[in-house]
Amino acid sequence: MQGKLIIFSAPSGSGKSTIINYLLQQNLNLAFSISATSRAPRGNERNGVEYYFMSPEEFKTKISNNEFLEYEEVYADKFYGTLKCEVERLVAEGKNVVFDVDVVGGINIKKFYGDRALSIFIQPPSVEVLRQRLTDRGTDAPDVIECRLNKAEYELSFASQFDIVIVNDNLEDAQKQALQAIQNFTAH
Ligand SMILES: Nc1nc2c(ncn2[C@@H]2O[C@H](COP(=O)(O)OP(=O)(O)O)[C@@H](O)[C@H]2O)c(=O)[nH]1
Ligand SMILES: Nc1ncnc2c1ncn2[C@@H]1O[C@H](COP(=O)(O)OP(=O)(O)O)[C@@H](O)[C@H]1O
Repeated sequence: MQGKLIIFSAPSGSGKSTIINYLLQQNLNLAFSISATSRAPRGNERNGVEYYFMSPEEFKTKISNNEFLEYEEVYADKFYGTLKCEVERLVAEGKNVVFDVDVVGGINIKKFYGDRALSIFIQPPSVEVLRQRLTDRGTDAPDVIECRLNKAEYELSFASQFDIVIVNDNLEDAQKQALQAIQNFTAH
């Protein structure tokens, strides 16, 4: 069936993007909901691929115009949000839509769509492993990594509010679990 919503949330560095990229390559009729953000692009990120990048002012204008399904100030002055038109576009294409959102956004989208949505929490084996992965990823300055780790404990406390928790210790196992869960959910 199409028009289902699959939500992934987790502390930064838990492996959401890696798992989502794997799932997008499987034959699941999935499409990624590209969020809007006021953070700067990093590395090879391109506008309209990983995110719609915009200034904080532009973001706030869209908030006033009620263009967001949900949005959060995930880090100080760094806004992230799901545009209603983005979800509508993908559903109209007959896709199942995948979200990579923070824990509060994930819980809100699940509430909004109810049984049409599956919420998945990706849990790191430990905060120390998270620190190592963020350091090895090499995309963020040390102070940015500290800021993300400071938030991780708080985010981990939301895990039980998700439909499924997948511990991302061995990547292949985590990918298989996510694949299986989505196959089951979209089969009926
Ligand atoms: N609420 C909400 N959170 C989002 C959205 N898009 C991304 N995020 C979250 O913002 C956080 C930071 O994302 P990002 O800067 O790409 O860093 P990453 O977590 O290291 O990949 C992550 O928890 C994302 O899941 C969105 O549209 N809404
Ligand atoms: N199971 C795993 N074991 C080791 N490294 C992993 C695992 N899953 C992801 N990684 C690595 O950890 C880093 C963070 O993963 P990423 O998918 O960018 O996380 P997120 O999108 O949740 O911030 C990346 O460099 C990724 O290659």
